[in-house]
Amino acid sequence: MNPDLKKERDGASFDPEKIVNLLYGGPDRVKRKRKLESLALNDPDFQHEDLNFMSREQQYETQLKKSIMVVQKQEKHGIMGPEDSAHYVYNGAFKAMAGPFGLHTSMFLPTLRGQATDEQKDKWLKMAENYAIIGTYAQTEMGHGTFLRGLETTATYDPHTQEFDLHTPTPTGTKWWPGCLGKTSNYCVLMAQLYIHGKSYGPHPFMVQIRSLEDHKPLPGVTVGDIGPKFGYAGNDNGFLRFDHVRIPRDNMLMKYSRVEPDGTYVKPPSSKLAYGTMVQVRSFIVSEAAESLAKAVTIATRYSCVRRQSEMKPGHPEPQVLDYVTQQYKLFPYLAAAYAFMFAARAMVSVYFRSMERITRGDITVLPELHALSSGLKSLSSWVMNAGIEECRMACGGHGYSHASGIPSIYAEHTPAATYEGENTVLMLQTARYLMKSYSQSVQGEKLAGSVAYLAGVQPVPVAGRTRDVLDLQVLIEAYQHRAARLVHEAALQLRKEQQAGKDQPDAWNATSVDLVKAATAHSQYFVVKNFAARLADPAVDSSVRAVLTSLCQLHALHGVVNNSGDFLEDGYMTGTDIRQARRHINALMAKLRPDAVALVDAFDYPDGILNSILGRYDGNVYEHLLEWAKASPLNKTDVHQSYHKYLKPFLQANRAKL
Ligand SMILES: CCC/C=C/C(=O)SCCNC(=O)CCNC(=O)[C@H](O)C(C)(C)COP(=O)([O-])OP(=O)([O-])OC[C@H]1O[C@@H](n2cnc3c(N)ncnc32)[C@H](O)[C@@H]1OP(=O)([O-])[O-]
Ligand SMILES: Cc1cc2nc3c(=O)[nH]c(=O)nc-3n(C[C@H](O)[C@H](O)[C@H](O)COP(=O)(O)OP(=O)(O)OC[C@H]3O[C@@H](n4cnc5c(N)ncnc54)[C@H](O)[C@@H]3O)c2cc1C
Repeated sequence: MNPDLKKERDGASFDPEKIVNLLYGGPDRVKRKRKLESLALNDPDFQHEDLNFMSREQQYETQLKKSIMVVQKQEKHGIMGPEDSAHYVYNGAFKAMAGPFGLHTSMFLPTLRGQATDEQKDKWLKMAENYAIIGTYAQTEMGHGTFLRGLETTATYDPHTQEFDLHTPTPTGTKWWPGCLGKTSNYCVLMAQLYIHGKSYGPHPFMVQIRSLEDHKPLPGVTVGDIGPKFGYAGNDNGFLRFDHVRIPRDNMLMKYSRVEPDGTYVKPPSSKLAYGTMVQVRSFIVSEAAESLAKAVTIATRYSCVRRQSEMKPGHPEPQVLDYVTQQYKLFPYLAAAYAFMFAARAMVSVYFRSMERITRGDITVLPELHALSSGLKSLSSWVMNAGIEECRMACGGHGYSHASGIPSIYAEHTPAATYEGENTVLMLQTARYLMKSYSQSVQGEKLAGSVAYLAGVQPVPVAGRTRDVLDLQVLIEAYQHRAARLVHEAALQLRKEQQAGKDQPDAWNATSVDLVKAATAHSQYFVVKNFAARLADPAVDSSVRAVLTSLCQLHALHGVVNNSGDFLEDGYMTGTDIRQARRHINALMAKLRPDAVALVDAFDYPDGILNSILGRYDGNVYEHLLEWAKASPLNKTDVHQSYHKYLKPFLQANRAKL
């Protein structure tokens, strides 16, 4: 063990195991998590060359082979529920890298479970759950991802044959991006515009076979392939798909909510947005993905910052650990705090999701707008912060952060699209804003608001000038975030009205106000995260040493947000310049307080080395010797003299020498 890391661990004010238990739901679940992770990490079948050293084809093949073994081994070991699978498959076997069955489990199966009738489930679900067929979720097209209602692929009902005719009428209507589509899937859930007797009924889900179950060749009328190399996701065959008048039976429309009768009569769903249900589910879960990815990057950068020594702080003294530079703490600690904040927010989001789904399943769809607004806002906020945070962690590791040996580039490349997939972040924040505007106007009309928007009932009065407040007090901070969110919602609503009064129609007024609307929705989501973090600490079951250190983190998270967005808190005089100055001083004091606990706080995320996959973030801190070992394994180092020397460099050098 590197002595610096040992010293850090010995000096911590709390036992990280207590936080591990808090984060993962108690000792029994932690034991299970570790057992499943190590089962996957120590399985010789899952050992292979570093993916960074492989071509894209090799990565796809490796991940496909692993996906198949994972399915077989899950069955063998009796690993079933989503939590167990997350530990064994997602973190353990795949180290959170995308594999070619990813969309089958994350979207294809959930769509069958959520959108199919019982008869349809009997027909396909068992086959899909047993991997007799592999599917994906084919919605996005080359021309439209965001604007679902603009999808061009058509499903035209023919009452004579009781079939749908699937067709891609234009180049831009080509399905583009669906994961696992290019080479792996033989089925997909297709989102297509439903047409009956010439009338459009909007996007609906259809179950479509695209490849032969005999030889995997595309079925007649189907053109399908891989979209080519991407920023990351090398092991995933994101694909394209076109239909040339392909016919499927009427029963292949997923008809749990809307139906087409044999004669072409359309039966409306209770809400047309129920067809978007899988996206809401995945968005709710992305908050957790964002928190975990950020936590991994912060773990790597924090451990490395304790091992790394650089410069001379005091003349003649040993080089300090770079984490002793306060600027380094200012890069990392706010993201350490954010990772915790989003871990707790993710737990809250998942429980809101399951509670809401319970009611939706019982036929109560009144919870849908709140669920959609909350999941859209939290998905966007968490993935934005994750993106900024991972990049900050990379830079905080200096040059070595840029190497794949750090593990950070892969984390970034693999998770940065969370800001885009499942709904582009700005677009989703505007959906949250839409709900906020609606709720605000209901409140103005005297209706009582409930749930996450209850606070919009009125903007709190600005405190009298000169009032001093303790900005370290979490209740004071929660009230400040609440005030800011309510005010920004209120002002966006006024601005929207003003634009309309100035002669703009609603869509133009909305577009003109959209920067303010995104700001309001972001503030609303940040308020939720801060309030939820503080509420988690109020739980009397939390150990006092844990509460102490997490309270400092919660204060840091909230204060950092105040200082970073100081204009929002100052603009209407709610906070004063003195408050902000104090907030800055408190941040420095909190960082000094957290410094001795930094390593223990990242250890408490409980990522074993096999999952972090990082030389810089190794638990034992033995970075330098392993860096060299890792580099030696690079394919370019297989020979001392690369064959290209003989082909190109040698004649070039010889010719140049001959000229002299
Ligand atoms: C592992 C990674 C794999 C990745 C996979 C993918 O990316 S898969 C591909 C992922 N692709 C994407 O994520 C695509 C992103 N795009 C979309 O989801 C939609 O096109 C949209 C939401 C942007 C607009 O939809 P629109 O034009 O149909 O709607 P509108 O704006 O006209 O609003 C009308 C009303 O509907 C409401 N409402 C809307 N959605 C929902 C919902 N889910 N639930 C409940 N309600 C919802 C809305 O609030 C509004 O209510 P109001 O105010 O009237 O009471
Ligand atoms: C890695 C990855 C995996 C994916 N997997 C799948 C999959 O499995 N299945 C699938 O169907 N799709 C998948 N997608 C597609 C993904 O869902 C879409 O790319 C995403 O929904 C964004 O849509 P878009 O590409 O059309 O972006 P665009 O909407 O074209 O976004 C471009 C810009 O326009 C802005 N913009 C667009 N509309 C508005 C508006 N109304 N108001 C303000 N600004 C706006 C956006 O904010 C953005 O800045 C995947 C994408 C990626 C990157």
